[in-house]
Amino acid sequence: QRNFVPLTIDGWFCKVPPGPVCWPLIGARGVDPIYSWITFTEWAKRYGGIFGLFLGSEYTVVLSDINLIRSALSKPSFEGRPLGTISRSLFRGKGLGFADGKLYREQRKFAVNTLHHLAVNSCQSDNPDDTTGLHEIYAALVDDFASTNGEPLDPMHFLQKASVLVSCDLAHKGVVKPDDPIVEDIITLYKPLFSINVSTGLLNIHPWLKHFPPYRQSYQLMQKAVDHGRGIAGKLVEQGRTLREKRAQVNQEKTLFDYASAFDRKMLSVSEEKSFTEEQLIAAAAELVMAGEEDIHAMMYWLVLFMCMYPDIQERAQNVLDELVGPTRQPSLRDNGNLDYIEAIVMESLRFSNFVPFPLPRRTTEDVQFSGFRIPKDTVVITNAYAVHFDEELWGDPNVFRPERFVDNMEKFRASRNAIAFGAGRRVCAGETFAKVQMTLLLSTILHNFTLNFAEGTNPPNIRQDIVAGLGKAKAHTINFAPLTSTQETRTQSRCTEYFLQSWYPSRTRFAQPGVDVRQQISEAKFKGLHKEQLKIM
Ligand code: HEM
Repeated sequence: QRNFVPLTIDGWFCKVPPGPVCWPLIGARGVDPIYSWITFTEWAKRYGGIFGLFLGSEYTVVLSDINLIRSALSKPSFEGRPLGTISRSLFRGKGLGFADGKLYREQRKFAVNTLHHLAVNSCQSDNPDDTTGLHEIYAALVDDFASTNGEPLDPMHFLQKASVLVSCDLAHKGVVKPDDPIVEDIITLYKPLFSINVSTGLLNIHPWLKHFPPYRQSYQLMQKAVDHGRGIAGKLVEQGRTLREKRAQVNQEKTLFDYASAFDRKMLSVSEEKSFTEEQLIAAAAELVMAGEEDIHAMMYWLVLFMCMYPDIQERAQNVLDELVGPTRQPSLRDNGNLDYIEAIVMESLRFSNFVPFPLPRRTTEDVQFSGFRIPKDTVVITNAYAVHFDEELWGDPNVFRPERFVDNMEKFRASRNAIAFGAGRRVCAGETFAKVQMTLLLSTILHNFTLNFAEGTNPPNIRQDIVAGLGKAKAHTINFAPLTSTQETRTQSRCTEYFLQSWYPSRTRFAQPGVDVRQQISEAKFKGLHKEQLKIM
């Protein structure tokens, strides 16, 4: 609190950004404990696109203007992460998202290059024998939904499973299979962590609360989750190494390439960079799986809800898939880059759901002169993405769900500099490309096989109120996943059936007898303990 008096006085003379009256230790009063982004948006109207306040004893600057946000976040002096927060103490400065200084800079460069390469590279191969295993994961998702036989369900668990699998595929390729019990472990693991709001949550504003009940228990649970997650990552790293060795022994040509193996190679190379250690590998791998699992499934849930809320948009997306993919195959990595309308739905959903009201907070690493104000070293910097994503001047009709705003006249995807769900500038989300590719393909897979609608008696979400703390998560809903059938004009055959044939039985003509319930055949085969290979020769 040593800065409280001088900064308050500087505030009166407009040397630091203006802002609300603050009190020692407590900071600003009147911040909504759940919907703090709404309070900050109101205050931005009063004090401007940049204002300052104390949150607890932490001096904080809030940016709500897109030009100021883009300009600040691209400066090296804004690239730190806050020092005293819970997240920082939980992750102990290792990994990526909450690391700082030299370790962060070395790791960031490696992470961005590797993750981009992995996301783009995996898009170039679409061979069913390919070790990426992604086609198997999409197949398992359709399998899961189809197994409900059209009964309404809360899709959360299936989406979580798919998200864990795609994230493990990125970090530890080929190691975790859809029926691996570790999938369930990971799903339950990170729940406690994502119940906190890392920008304005009480525990982050007053980290000392972690020593007192009931916060002590939540803190301990979170610490346990991080440690357990790293324990799992350690095992998966080892299993990945064993798998690669085995493949090398049988001369399998394709090397498995994933984050962990790229990191291993980096550790072996002679390098000045000292942060490439086993401990950092495990921390980073655990974080990638955590980020992937949580972010992707939570966003997929919103995507499913929006498809139920806007059936016209759902139908347009299905028509696009009919045209691009057609009824005889499933969407796959080779379609990436052509699914412009689906990508637009993903981007509009990220905006409209207020999924990330505040991208992760930053910290100034030195005294900065910015937009006419002095911002002292170690100031916490929060960007109010909600204010930007619902700014009428930027979007015209921000309260309307309209994916078309992300496509141009030629129906091609059009990025917007006002969309900042992945953050911006120097620490923009390292998994952005991967996340977009995966969400686009997972949504395409679902829409290519099912029509979604709310189950009877289920109300659509109230976007502004139904958001649960932490990431902008949606509340649970019950949804019908109706398999697309031959009764629909453009579809000659049930896509579910197509899917099963394709994934379980590549030379599918042998099974494709009209009127035969292939799903039943396959479940019977599974019941009898037959494997895919045996099915092939049946
Ligand atoms: C819906 C999906 C996702 C959203 C909306 C999202 C959003 C974000 C945001 C807002 C940040 C902070 C950026 C900043 O400080 O400016 C971030 C950081 C990060 N994200 Fe994501 N993310 C998503 C998925 C993923 C996935 C799938 C991965 C990993 C595979 C990932 C890995 C990371 C990492 C490593 C950072 C830390 C970057 C750094 O501090 O340098 N994210 N993400």
